Amino acid sequence: MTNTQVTLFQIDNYGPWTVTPEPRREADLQTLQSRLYADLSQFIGARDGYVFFTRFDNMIAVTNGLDREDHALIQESVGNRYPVTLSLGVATGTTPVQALSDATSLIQNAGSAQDEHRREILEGRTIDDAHRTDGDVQIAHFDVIDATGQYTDELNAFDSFIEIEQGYAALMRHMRRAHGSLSFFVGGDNVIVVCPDLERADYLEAIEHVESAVDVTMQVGVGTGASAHDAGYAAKHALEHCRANGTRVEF
Ligand SMILES: Nc1nc2c(ncn2[C@@H]2O[C@H](COP(=O)(O)OP(=O)(O)OP(=O)(O)O)[C@@H](O)[C@H]2O)c(=O)[nH]1
Repeated sequence: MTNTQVTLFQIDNYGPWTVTPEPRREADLQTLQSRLYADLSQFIGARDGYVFFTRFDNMIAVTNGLDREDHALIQESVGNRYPVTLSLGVATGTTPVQALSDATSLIQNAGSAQDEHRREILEGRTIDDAHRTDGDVQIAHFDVIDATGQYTDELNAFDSFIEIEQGYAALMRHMRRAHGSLSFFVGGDNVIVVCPDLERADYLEAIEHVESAVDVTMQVGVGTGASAHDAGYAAKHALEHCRANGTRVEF
């Protein structure tokens, strides 16, 4: 059974900061957000985790393999280098949604996202090394079949983007409702989904659902491992098998 460790990163009191003492230049906010995401991705990725930008003011990570000290170090380093601070909640669960819900509650219980007195919360538990297994994380890497021929080389860049986003929206809702999974758009035509133990039939059904809902055709490679990197890397290889074999789902 999977045992996904999920960390929620929430920028403390960010809304008020963006307009104090006056609204800040949008390009500066975009630069701050993308640099913060890049920093988290480098730190977490070097420890075999994945972080997703999500809404930027709230970023979600799969952190199997990172302990409490790792979390404290990211938090301290961001606090030293950015004009904003981060609160962190970390929890584990057999479904990613359950783990994220628990991680979120830890932060919510400590105060509002816009409470100036709630700063640098670090709450929750991580999985001991002794309890980690190769089945802890399941990752499904979806992509749109022939996005280049169907969209990129045919439509203007914005209309292509709308098609891809429609596929993402249909997939994320289905995977959330039917399977307690968390889906993240990661660029191009790619969506990475953090899943519990799912089977081939579940993935086929998801692909069929997206196709009938929004007429976007996807394929998926699935991997499991002790960390997000291990699972995600296996998923990428499986996706290459889909491309080579013309199949929709490969493990
Ligand atoms: N984040 C991420 N993006 C990728 C990855 N592979 C491809 N992409 C993005 O997806 C875009 C489309 O590439 P492909 O998916 O290979 O192209 P395609 O035309 O859909 O071809 P097939 O997937 O073989 O059907 C690229 O321009 C990249 O932006 C990946 O592993 N991770």
